[in-house]
Amino acid sequence: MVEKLTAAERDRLLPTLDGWEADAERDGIRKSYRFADFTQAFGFMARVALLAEKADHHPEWFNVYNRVDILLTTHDANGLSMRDIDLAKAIDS
Ligand SMILES: C[C@H](O)[C@H](O)[C@H]1CNC2=NC(N)=NC(=O)C2=N1
Repeated sequence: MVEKLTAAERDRLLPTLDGWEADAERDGIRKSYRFADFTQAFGFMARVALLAEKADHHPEWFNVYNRVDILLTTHDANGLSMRDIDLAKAIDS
């Protein structure tokens, strides 16, 4: 069973992420990306989709044209877990 991160774990882990912000309402982390055009944005989404499938952990996201907004939260834990941290780092690697 995946567990929500403790406050201490969040304090330690969130600063290691690049540009991800805590979302208190959903108890997750979110980040917005902007690309040169839709093709670049969709290529990014395709890469993230493969990472998500490999991790069996999937984003909640919104795309319009060159913008992709991602929210990561763990449904099985009803909040932020290590799976979200790991996927965020994989997306930005
Ligand atoms: C059975 C369960 O749906 C799977 O283990 C995965 C699928 N992808 C998932 N993605 C996210 N964001 N949270 C989950 O709890 C989750 N669970």
